[in-house]
Amino acid sequence: MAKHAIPIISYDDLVTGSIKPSEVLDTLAENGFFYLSDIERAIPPSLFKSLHETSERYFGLPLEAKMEHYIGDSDNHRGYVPVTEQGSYSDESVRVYEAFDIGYDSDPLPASRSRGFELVGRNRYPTQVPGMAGTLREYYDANFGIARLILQQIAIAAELEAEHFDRWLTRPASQLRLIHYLRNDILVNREDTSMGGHTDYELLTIIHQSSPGLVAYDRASKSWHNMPVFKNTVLVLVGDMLQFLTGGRLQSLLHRVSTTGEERYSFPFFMNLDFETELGVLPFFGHSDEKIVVGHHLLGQLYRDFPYIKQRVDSGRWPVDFEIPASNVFEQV
Ligand SMILES: O=C(O)CCC(=O)C(=O)O
Ligand SMILES: [Fe+2]
Repeated sequence: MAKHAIPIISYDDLVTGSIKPSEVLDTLAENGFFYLSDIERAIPPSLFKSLHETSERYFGLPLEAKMEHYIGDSDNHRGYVPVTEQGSYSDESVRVYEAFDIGYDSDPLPASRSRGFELVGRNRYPTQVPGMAGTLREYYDANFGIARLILQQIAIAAELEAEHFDRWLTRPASQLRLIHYLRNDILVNREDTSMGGHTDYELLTIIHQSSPGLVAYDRASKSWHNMPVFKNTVLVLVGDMLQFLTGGRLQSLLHRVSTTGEERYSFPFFMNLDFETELGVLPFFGHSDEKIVVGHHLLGQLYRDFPYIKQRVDSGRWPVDFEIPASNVFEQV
């Protein structure tokens, strides 16, 4: 692939094996992301359409109706995230987005195995929007399938069995967010962005944006690049846990959302493993004794992003037995 061309991989080529797993790995190593095109077989246009319609109808509800499913009332981090649930990003002093979060739908952990903060359990769906549960389930499952296929490619490229990661996919901390950026003029002439610069905390992220806004940092040229939107195409971004697993061969993509003032929707799906999974660097990428627990990294970052989580941890309601870092070590420029 020519350097500086937009990296694009066809979903059909992934499914048929026409692209080698090592090419998928190399593309991610070189760019930190790729566009996955020809996605119709996994996400039909009708599903994108229902996702948009559902989101418009849901976010159009009165605030009180949305707050019936406030995420801060949930035991497992599912539900509505109001504009006021503002994290601590220095380049995001004014926040203009709201969100709705679902995760992997499963039975809660048995009390004997739960400390309370593992983010496992059932999704919660508002009933005010007909068909919302069905649409979000379908969209979640489609993204999960795509992400699993990409993980299989990475496993094969690392000389492991294709299903290597499946053992840690029993009730993974994989989240789908519907994000609604409100039309605004308050960010105009400010230094703030619509969403502050960050890396994603999981293995990889699959994003469908309704309109441009996502901006990614290119470490090679030390510059920011707008990420265009293409039809029937999603974006695949490297997250922190892939950087860790590959000993830094892949680097998690630093990105932010620029300020347009226009209304915008974005639907990131964050692929992760089971909360308590302890990872080491895969032998293919060299030797290291370092370990990381995927859920500890995730919760350590969500602590910074969600005041309700900070409150639960600080008050001891969530008795975390690991260190909450002051910043994300993967978020290096
Ligand atoms: O709005 C977007 O397109 C990106 C959102 C994002 O980066 C995130 O939620 O982690
Ligand atoms: Fe992100």
